[in-house]
Amino acid sequence: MRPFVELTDVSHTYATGATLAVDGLNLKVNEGEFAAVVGPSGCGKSTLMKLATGLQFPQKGAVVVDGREVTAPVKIAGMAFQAPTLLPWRTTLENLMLPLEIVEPHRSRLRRHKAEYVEKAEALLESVGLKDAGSKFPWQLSGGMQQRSSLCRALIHEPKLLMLDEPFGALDAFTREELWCVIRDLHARGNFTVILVTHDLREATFLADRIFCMSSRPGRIIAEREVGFARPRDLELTYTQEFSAIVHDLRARIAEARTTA
Ligand SMILES: Nc1ncnc2c1ncn2[C@@H]1O[C@H](COP(=O)(O)OP(=O)(O)OP(=O)(O)O)[C@@H](O)[C@H]1O
Repeated sequence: MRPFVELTDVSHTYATGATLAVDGLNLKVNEGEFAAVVGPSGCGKSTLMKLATGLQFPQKGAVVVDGREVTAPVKIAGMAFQAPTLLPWRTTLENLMLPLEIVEPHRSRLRRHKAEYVEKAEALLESVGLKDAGSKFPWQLSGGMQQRSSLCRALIHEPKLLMLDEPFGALDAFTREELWCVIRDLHARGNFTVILVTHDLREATFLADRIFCMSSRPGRIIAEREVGFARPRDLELTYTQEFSAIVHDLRARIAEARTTA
């Protein structure tokens, strides 16, 4: 498997406050893999996401995505965040269409092939259990439904890389587990690499093939662990001893990272 996202000895300082956010950061995620990044609060997880998508550039080291050094915002990436950030004046379907209005080649094709794209958006909504939500406005949907829509919007332009920054953090535990299964199924059906930033160690263990633990700020990877559970994974897995053992191990590593700040 070839590396799809590779950060080599990366350091990044924000100009505001001269904050050294990450230092000596090395990370390699293979094509098609589901990777998770966990670590203490403020350790630079979101900074890692910004560096991997070309929203920030490191002062030192290299960031390579899909074989190319990142020197501009990465167009092959889709993103979803803790807040669903849907535009309230657009219907769900219109929100999904937004990336298509921006990202080429869809942008040039959209007007002439609108029906084809609408069909694709509706199929995507149906695949996440939102068959009739297309005509509704975001404020007519529950938090979980909004986050499902946000995932669909991140995937509508068929990105090769999906970046998820705490996408389920604001949801109740039950809805969150439902959404784990939604993203698990989207990843199984799709053809993309995922990097998920999360505070939830169970979430990381359930979803990921590989988990990276970061140190306290300035963040760097202090542990990397493969999660070998067979796929498709069922939520029952989360009640097994093997699963708990991984969660405990991750918790211990993060506790250690917090105390050795
Ligand atoms: N735009 C910015 N300008 C200045 N400093 C920033 C900026 N963004 C982040 N930082 C600082 O960089 C450090 C790392 O922040 P980052 O958001 O990457 O951490 P995080 O691990 O995602 O945090 P959390 O777990 O709390 O979400 C923090 O000290 C933060 O205050």
